[in-house]
Amino acid sequence: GKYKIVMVRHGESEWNQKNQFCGWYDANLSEKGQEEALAAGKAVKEAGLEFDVAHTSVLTRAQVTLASILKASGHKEIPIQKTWRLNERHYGGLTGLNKAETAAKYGEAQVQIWRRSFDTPPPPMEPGHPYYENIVKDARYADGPKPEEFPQFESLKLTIARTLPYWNDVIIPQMKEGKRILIAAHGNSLRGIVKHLDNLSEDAIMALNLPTGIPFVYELDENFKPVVSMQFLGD
Ligand SMILES: CC(=O)Oc1ccccc1S(=O)(=O)Nc1cc2c(c(O)c1O)C(=O)c1ccccc1C2=O
Repeated sequence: GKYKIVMVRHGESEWNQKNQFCGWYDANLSEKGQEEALAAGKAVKEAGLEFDVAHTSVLTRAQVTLASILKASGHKEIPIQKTWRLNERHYGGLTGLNKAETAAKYGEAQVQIWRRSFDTPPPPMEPGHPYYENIVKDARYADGPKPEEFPQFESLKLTIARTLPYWNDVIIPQMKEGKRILIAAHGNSLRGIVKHLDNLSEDAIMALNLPTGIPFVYELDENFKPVVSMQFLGD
């Protein structure tokens, strides 16, 4: 196709490992996540992929995954654009809870409702939540979102709604300029891009769990419609 873009979900984080909702908490990659990032870099190198610019979230786990890929694939200094719009979904008051704590606090029935729904949000993260100050006061959000728009929770629908403007207003124009782009982001922000590109239903995108640390390629025609969808490297 006319355009080619590469995307990758960051490697496993220390909180993924403990089945804790991570969201906007800035967890690091686990050992396994670091190995996944290295493997992703090797796959990019073997595929001979080169990039002019990279995009990632303001969260360390995605930024470290990106840096590891760029290093392992022999990229010198290319511009890296960081944006909250590529952040993981904000899990609100569930942030930091694991499976047992979530079920204990809200009951299995509520968990099943949340798992299956596209626009039912989790409870908000309120002042007093263990991670409220840590997240809301973080200087990395100086460039947005504005304080009055800072999310306290997100449904998948809300996550997609704040990711797509970045795709349309920043990524598309750079592809039109001929830039070769790599995006290192999160399961739910990448779901927003994939849902948009492949015109997937709400149920289809909720059923899609992108693997961690395996880059995938889209080739798009002149109207940015996929001619190759989600081609994983190494397949
Ligand atoms: C694999 C795993 O242990 O997932 C966890 C992790 C933490 C809590 C609950 C679980 S679970 O086993 O109930 N599964 C599980 C649970 C959930 C979700 C999900 O995708 C999922 O797989 C959500 O997307 C989700 C989204 C918004 C609010 C709650 C949930 C939720 O409660």
